[in-house]
Amino acid sequence: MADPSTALPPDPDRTGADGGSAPRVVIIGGGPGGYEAALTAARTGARVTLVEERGIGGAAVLTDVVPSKSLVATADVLDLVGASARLGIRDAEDAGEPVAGSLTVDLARVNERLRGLARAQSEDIAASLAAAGVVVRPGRGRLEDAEHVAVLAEGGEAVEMLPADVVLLAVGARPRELPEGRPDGERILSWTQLYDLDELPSHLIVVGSGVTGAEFASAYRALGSEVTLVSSRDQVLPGGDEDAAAVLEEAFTRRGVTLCSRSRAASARRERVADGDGGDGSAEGVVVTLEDGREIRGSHVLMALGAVPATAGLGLEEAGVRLRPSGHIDTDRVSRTSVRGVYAAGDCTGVHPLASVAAMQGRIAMHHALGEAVGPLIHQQVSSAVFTSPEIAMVGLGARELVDGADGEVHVLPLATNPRAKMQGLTDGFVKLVVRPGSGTVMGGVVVAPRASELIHPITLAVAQRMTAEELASAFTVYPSLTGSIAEAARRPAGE
Ligand SMILES: Cc1cc2nc3c(=O)[nH]c(=O)nc-3n(C[C@H](O)[C@H](O)[C@H](O)COP(=O)(O)OP(=O)(O)OC[C@H]3O[C@@H](n4cnc5c(N)ncnc54)[C@H](O)[C@@H]3O)c2cc1C
Ligand SMILES: NC(=O)c1ccc[n+]([C@@H]2O[C@H](COP(=O)([O-])OP(=O)(O)OC[C@H]3O[C@@H](n4cnc5c(N)ncnc54)[C@H](O)[C@@H]3O)[C@@H](O)[C@H]2O)c1
Repeated sequence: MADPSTALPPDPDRTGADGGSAPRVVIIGGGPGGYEAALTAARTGARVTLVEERGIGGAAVLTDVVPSKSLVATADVLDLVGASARLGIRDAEDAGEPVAGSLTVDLARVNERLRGLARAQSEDIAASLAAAGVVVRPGRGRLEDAEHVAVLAEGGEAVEMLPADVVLLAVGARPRELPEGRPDGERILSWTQLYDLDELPSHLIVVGSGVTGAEFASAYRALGSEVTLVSSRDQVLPGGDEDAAAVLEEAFTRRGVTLCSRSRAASARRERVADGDGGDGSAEGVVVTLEDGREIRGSHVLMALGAVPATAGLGLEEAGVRLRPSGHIDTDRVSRTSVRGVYAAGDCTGVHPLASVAAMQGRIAMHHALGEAVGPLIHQQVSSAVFTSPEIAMVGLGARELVDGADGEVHVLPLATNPRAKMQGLTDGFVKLVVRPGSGTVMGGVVVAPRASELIHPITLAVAQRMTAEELASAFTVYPSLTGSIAEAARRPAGE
């Protein structure tokens, strides 16, 4: 039976032909939430228009996921070199131990590559949208009411009014700023401005130790910058798995990252400092002042203070779309807002700010709106990774939720016991599984290891398919392999 709450009833005759009964879908925002929804709706036969003001692919492709993970790929190579001495590798010139510091990066070249990859990905997505018949309107979208979206030109004047049967808001978020330390794109930087640097910062201060701060601190240290990480909490990656954060902190300290915990930045400013290099006697630097008055000096500062939803000035309140106090759009698990026919997906909803989740929310929204069969977003099945060295990946219920009162058993296996890890000279990391007592169902897991982002998938499948630990342990793993530790952890009695 049709779900009476969908924006449109299912239409078996929907053909996707231009005229007739094909519903009109208008999407504001061309990031993963918006473009995945556009492709889904077009394939379902709707007439789709996507309004995007900056570039197809959104922040995910242009400034966030694609460039940052491409930067991490360069950093990974330097990390491998730094750890290769224990595998018997020596410098060809002097037979000394190879150190990452003996190599250097051409940051201008690295950044050129990252920007090129982002551009190419954006063009690929634009081509897919065009092939699917999605019409892209460059400009700023504003919701006029539940059935109309205005396209605004740069000056703010409406240049077009798009009628809609269904609207999807997928406008994303932008970097949070410190009022007394606004990014200037040169020394005080948001993460979107890092890719214009031509020279490696000699000393990068990273303010904020969430996922963004931890990833850039890890990457820039590997590239050769001195790095100071300013964390407002006791541990890095607050809110995540504490054991994983402890491994990362240890790795940071060993690699020479200076950690300032329980330190909140109040302001950041530029200053001229003596450089003693025989030039004019001074060079540019930055000073970060903490709330307790301490000052930290470096060459550059990266502000990684989180993000704010880009929902202001979109006409949402006027159209009756309910916002939460944080400014995020209030949605349910099938991406509906408080206004019938208006859906929202991605970072603007504040539901797991991940590209994968944005895309899933967008697809769910379109299936629901167009009367297709759809299941809601299942939070416990979301997997994610922190691309530091080592990587941290997680899915479902973690140990923190257990501490907070959920019922479960924890199985942990240090990576150091794994034969492949020994062969590769790996010592940091572990596999952790959380299993429901009695039934033995896998409820979640954490992997801390190189390429943990790839290793988490068997645990994600186990969670999604409600497999027991015994079932997870019974499948063959390659010998020797790091995934062997996942099966081994599933085999182990809890707490051992
Ligand atoms: C440094 C960093 C690294 C990350 N790495 C990962 C990762 O490895 N994996 C992962 O899953 N997630 C990662 N994320 C999170 C990921 O980037 C976001 O979750 C994702 O971008 C959300 O997609 P979205 O579609 O909601 O928004 P966005 O990608 O932000 O796209 C929104 C689009 O809407 C447009 N827009 C906004 N307002 C309007 C308007 N009024 N009219 C027209 N257009 C408008 C914007 O120009 C933008 O293009 C990372 C985030 C950061 C900051
Ligand atoms: N690999 C990935 O998938 C990836 C990478 C980056 C970001 N993300 C997504 O983006 C989301 C946001 O991550 P984020 O790290 O950008 O933001 P966040 O909100 O998780 O972390 C920001 C941190 O900055 C701290 N902070 C705020 N003001 C401060 C101040 N004045 N001084 C010192 N610290 C201060 C906060 O306490 C917080 O710990 C993540 O939850 C994640 O979903 C994902």
